[in-house]
Amino acid sequence: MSEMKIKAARKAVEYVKDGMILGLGTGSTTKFAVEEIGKLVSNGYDLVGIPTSIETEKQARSLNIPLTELECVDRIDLTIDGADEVDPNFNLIKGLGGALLREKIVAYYSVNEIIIVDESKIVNQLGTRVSLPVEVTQFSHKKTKESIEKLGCVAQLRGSESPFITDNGNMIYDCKFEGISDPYDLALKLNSIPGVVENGLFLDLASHVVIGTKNETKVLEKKAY
Ligand SMILES: O=C(CO)[C@H](O)[C@H](O)COP(=O)(O)O
Repeated sequence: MSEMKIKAARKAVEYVKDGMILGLGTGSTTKFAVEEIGKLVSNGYDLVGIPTSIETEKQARSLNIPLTELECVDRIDLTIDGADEVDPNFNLIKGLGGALLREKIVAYYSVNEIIIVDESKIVNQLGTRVSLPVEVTQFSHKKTKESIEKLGCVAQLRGSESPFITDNGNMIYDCKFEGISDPYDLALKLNSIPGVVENGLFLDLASHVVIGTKNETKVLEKKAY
């Protein structure tokens, strides 16, 4: 499995050019990409990163990758990030690693968003392999859960002994739908519930998907319409 992740990460980093501002995603696959970006920096590339989590920030600092904040730049040239599900329209579920809010903000401001996955993440319909992570405020989260469940899922608070708290001080509900037939409609409905901060549906944000398989690394590029 690691081999497939490494292959996908290395292929994505081939898109990094000297002088770029890079969004640095979060997760076990992206970790390999950040490692490769660190090597480019050691080799003299002038790169600046914007991390999507405290975990990635720590890794980037340990590799001496120069960092900045989103407010300090006009655009992000390229973001490399992982995903939990990828559908045939390049729509995604993200957030099993808990960084969905910052990841979505960074993706929104990125000219290109390359998603790196192993083949197990490819699905025909979102919501069939994993639950959908939804970040909610701590305040009145049980009420928020009730409203989320009215949309047709079972919502489970993340964290076994104590709740998982995100880098933004919020909680996450993992919402099990039996497949998501209209992700656009669901994303709108979720984000209109007070207390929902963001949902893990990443719609029309990925420009490329790099899939590591046992035998090859496939690069899919979304065509502009
Ligand atoms: O969305 C994410 C974190 O919020 C991750 O990108 C996603 O969970 C994939 O992680 P991994 O590469 O470890 O499978």
